[in-house]
Amino acid sequence: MNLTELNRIATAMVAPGKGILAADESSGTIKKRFDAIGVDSTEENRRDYREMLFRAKDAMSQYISGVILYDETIWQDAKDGTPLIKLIEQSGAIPGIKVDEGTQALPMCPGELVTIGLDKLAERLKKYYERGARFAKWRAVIDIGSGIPSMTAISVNAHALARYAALCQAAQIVPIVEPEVLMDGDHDIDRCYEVTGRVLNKTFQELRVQRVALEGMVLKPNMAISGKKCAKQASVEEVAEKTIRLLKACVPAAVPGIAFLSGGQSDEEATAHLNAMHKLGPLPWGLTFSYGRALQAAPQKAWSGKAENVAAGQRAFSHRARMNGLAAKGEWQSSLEQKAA
Ligand SMILES: O=P(O)(O)OC[C@H]1O[C@](O)(COP(=O)(O)O)[C@@H](O)[C@@H]1O
Repeated sequence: MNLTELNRIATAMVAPGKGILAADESSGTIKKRFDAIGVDSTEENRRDYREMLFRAKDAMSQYISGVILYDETIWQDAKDGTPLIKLIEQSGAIPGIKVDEGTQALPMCPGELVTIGLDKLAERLKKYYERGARFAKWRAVIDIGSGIPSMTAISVNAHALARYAALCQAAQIVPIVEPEVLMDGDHDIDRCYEVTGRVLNKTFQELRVQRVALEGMVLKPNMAISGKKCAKQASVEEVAEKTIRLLKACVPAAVPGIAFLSGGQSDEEATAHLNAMHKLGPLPWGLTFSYGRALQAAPQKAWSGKAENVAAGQRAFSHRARMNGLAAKGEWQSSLEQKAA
């Protein structure tokens, strides 16, 4: 393992003013997104949609440091035969790959999930590296509810995250470690804070036990935030203050960067929260976005599966990428949010 090179890539993934485009929706998730805009989830439509994003030059070259791909996409070619991964490289962004294989019910723990995909992972990583992937992603899902999460669910998911991270580093690939505490439910921000703290502490304990080099990874956490159905929604300032307090308590400064998931926040909320956190600096790590929905909801709507809407879709994507790029430096203002298309 060349740790200097892993650290160089991890640092580039969280470069100031840039963040990660999470375009790695699994087949089930992208179908849901396409259903919402009335588009059939065919291989060709998925290709056309993602090609539209990767060819958005302004966004890709100025605000996007890396792109997380799904297995199908990393092997796909653009309409003109150029591999999609080449479009990403040509824009100056780093290609990455989702390597988990989704979740399964966790035995003896009703309602809880464990992420799978460790079998044959070493072989798969080798192929992805040869294809050009320089980082990977694995997402653990922790739900908050009555009596959950159990310590069992937190432990097995942390163990799997660390197993994955160690395999990545051995394959010269930077692992994005994503323990997502879901924002579904009516819990308040303090319960999210407490559960996320337990999850992060256990995750870093496992990473240490399994000898993962913290200098060669990126953390992708949720923010400390109110549950979607909580009657009392925390303000932007409270989310920023509690998230930074929590991360400072749980994430060692050796970690080069933290890139948040959006988790179902509205586009503008996700941007405003990141921006407010940067007002609380200086911070010991790079802090940016790795958004799926909060970067793509607007372009998906603008595109709606029609070739004549590609330019509008790219404008919508560029706008969100720019807003989040500014937020990643604490330079965003709500007045910059005019309609892109
Ligand atoms: O399709 P999956 O595996 O359920 O993943 C869902 C998405 O969750 C993410 O980890 C975060 O996305 P959001 O920002 O939309 O929450 C993405 O990288 C991924 O595409």
